[in-house]
Amino acid sequence: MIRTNRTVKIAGSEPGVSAPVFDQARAEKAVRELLLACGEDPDRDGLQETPARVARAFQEMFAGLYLDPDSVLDRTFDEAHEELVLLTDIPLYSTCEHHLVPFHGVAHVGYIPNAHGKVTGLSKLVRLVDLYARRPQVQERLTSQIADAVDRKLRPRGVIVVIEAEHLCMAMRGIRKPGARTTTSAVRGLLQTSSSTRAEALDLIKGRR
Ligand SMILES: Nc1nc2c(ncn2[C@@H]2O[C@H](COP(=O)(O)OP(=O)(O)OP(=O)(O)O)[C@@H](O)[C@H]2O)c(=O)[nH]1
Ligand SMILES: [Zn+2]
Repeated sequence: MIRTNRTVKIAGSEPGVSAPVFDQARAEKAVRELLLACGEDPDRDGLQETPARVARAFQEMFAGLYLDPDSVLDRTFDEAHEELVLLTDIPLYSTCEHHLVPFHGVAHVGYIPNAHGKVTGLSKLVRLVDLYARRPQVQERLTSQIADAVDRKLRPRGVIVVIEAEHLCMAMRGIRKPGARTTTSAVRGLLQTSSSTRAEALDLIKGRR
């Protein structure tokens, strides 16, 4: 049986909801073991600090595992705006959960506030993208997790998330096709049910340059 890390309760979460804790010593040991498995000498000059560096890098790249996504959109304010709010070209770096190499690109996030005009700070949408990106991911899940969090917290009339990314697991290894881009989308509410509203949002995303 694989022993997992201990967990801690996320501040403000429901009883029983917990998040994993990063184990630096265990990660360092694993990186050292990987270097040995690759036939490298982890004790040679250039590699001595590598297990500690790689462990810290993974802690940063997976920082979203230790945060509560719902707390990101906790602060909302009322603004009488019932039309689309769209953020485009949010830079995105994530980690493919199959190969643990990066996929990177841009995210576009839009929502139509509800009749109460419940809106959030623009940077909070960027923080949400960042939080979910900093986990072992597949692009489809990343896209829908962002859409679902906006839907859950803002109760908007509609949500659209589009991600365009290049997967290094298809560029630097495997099929080796640098430049191939994957586009995923997730739509909720009015942006799912109304093709004209969705088309308007997609036009704004496509025509942004
Ligand atoms: N749908 C989806 N697939 C992904 C994503 N990231 C990586 N993959 C794919 O995951 C698949 C894993 O396939 P496997 O056959 O188990 O692994 P593999 O032998 O390393 O596959 P190759 O990459 O084809 O060499 C590959 O086809 C990857 O292109 C993602 O975000 N979404
Ligand atoms: Zn991959």
